Amino acid sequence: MTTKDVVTLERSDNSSCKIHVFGATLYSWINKGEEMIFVSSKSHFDKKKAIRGGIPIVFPNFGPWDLGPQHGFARIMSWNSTEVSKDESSNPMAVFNLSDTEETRKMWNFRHVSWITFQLTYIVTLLEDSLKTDFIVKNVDDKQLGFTCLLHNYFKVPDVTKVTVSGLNGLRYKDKVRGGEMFTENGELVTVSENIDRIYQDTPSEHILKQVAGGCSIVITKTELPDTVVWNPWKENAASMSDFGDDEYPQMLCVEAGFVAKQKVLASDEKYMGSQRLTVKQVV
Ligand SMILES: O=P(O)(O)OC[C@H]1O[C@H](O)[C@H](O)[C@@H](O)[C@@H]1O
Repeated sequence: MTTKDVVTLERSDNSSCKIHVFGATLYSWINKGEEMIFVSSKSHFDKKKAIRGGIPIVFPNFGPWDLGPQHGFARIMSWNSTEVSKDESSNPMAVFNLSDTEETRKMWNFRHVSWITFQLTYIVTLLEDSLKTDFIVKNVDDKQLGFTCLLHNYFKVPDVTKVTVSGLNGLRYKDKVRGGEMFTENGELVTVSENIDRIYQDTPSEHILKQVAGGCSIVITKTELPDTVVWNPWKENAASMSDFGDDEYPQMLCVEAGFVAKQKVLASDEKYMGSQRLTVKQVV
């Protein structure tokens, strides 16, 4: 990894985040000295395979895809980055851009007659106790564009069995561990003690995760990202992944914010922005 590949945002309160231009993948967020984000010690940083951890960006397809690799191409393309700047409240921010290239055109064409022209912008802002990520898609084509997208958050946790996730009770979810069947959540808080891979639909704008890094809580606040995926591979699946340590699964939980249960469709010239904010609450 060279310094040119990494954009770093810093605050004076011992907080920082690092974003790799490969996939515009944020792979570290230290909040007041505490790393909040999980990255596997086995992750490749070779600009070939997606980074295993952090916040990979899933676009233009969540899951297996006929036209290209699982979870699309945004996480395996090198994005352009601009100089680190400040938002209106002087918080450090970084902007990344990705447009269609020869490579994306090979994978993503429109009814196999012409490629799709798009512009992606990703804005990362480091605030006090908080990290904001805005994902923007602009359809610069003359035909409509349909896609799914997701911010694939990997949270670092001391013990995944102690973590609770709020805001899912009563919601419908697709359970990928049980053949993709639909179920209704009946727990006030979701906890994890085995392989979990669920797509919760029409979730509220806020989830609270308790017992994450440093014993803190994280509040996920999201807009235009109506679905929430909860994933932990557990022992057997972890062992089958070459870029994930066999014993690392208790130290992570993915709670992902996305537009995945159905496609987002943009008319020509239309813009979409899906945003999330992660806020750390110290437990006193
Ligand atoms: O191994 P990856 O392609 O990075 O996917 C990792 C995981 O992403 C999501 O959470 C999906 O719901 C899972 O089914 C998938 O296993």
